[in-house]
Amino acid sequence: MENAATAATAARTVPAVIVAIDGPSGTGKSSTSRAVAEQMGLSYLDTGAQYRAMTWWMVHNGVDVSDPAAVAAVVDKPEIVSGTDPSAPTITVDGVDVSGPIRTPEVTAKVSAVSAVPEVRARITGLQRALAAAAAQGIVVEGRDIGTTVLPDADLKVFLTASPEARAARRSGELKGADVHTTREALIKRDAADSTRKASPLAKAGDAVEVDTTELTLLQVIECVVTLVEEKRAAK
Ligand SMILES: Nc1ncnc2c1ncn2[C@@H]1O[C@H](COP(=O)(O)OP(=O)(O)O)[C@@H](O)[C@H]1O
Ligand SMILES: Nc1ccn([C@@H]2O[C@H](COP(=O)(O)OP(=O)(O)O)[C@@H](O)[C@H]2O)c(=O)n1
Repeated sequence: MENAATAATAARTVPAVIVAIDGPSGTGKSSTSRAVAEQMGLSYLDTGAQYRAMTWWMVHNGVDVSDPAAVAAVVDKPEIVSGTDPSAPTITVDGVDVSGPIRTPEVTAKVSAVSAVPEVRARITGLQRALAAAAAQGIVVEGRDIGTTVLPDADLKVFLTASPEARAARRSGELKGADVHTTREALIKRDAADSTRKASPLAKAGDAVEVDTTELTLLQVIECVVTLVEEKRAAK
């Protein structure tokens, strides 16, 4: 009992810290954010998974994702729930585990169109802010517009970059030998769509720390972000 009470007191004395990590695909956002959250006892939210879950639901229900009005009309229907434990993140739609289906090439090819619809962004941004507000110890939230729009008052903002070649090599490694050239072209196309949309595009916040991960190992990137979070915590 005494240990539990001491731990609870210690936990209460560490100020909650909100960390926003943005950047294009394959820069290391998910791996870095998860590891930093685990090491520092923070919650973790993969916002790309939420946009993918919305897209999966649209595809599953035969919604024409190239028609923004059709997408906007049904945006409130799916119940999207994210589990924020970094050691076992979860994502469900209407109670169904969609962690596998949201990673199919079909969903990946359609997610930029769905995430460009302002009504989709408004709904998902609301979910994200509620999860961040509920995280007692703080949270690492990763995506495309976290530092600019979702959590503009975050304690720390990091913008990860890497060359298209490095990003494509990492992604095709994951997709069990998918052709690097095709993966590179698909990444560049998605970056362009995400960066040029009107509603909350992929962008570096003015006060974000930019980290080019091209020549860094994942461990080096994690270490760098942990140090930045520790500095912010110490200054609180
Ligand atoms: N600095 C790095 N060096 C080498 N591989 C990396 C690095 N960062 C991430 N990876 C690997 O690249 C892949 C994509 O990383 P991920 O974290 O999913 O990126 P993102 O969330 O930005 O799309 C993963 O397989 C991951 O292990
Ligand atoms: N905050 C966010 C996060 C993702 N997204 C959208 O969701 C898509 C998938 O994000 P993701 O993080 O899963 O992508 P990957 O890095 O896994 O390739 C992106 O290409 C964006 O279209 C967004 O619009 N805003």
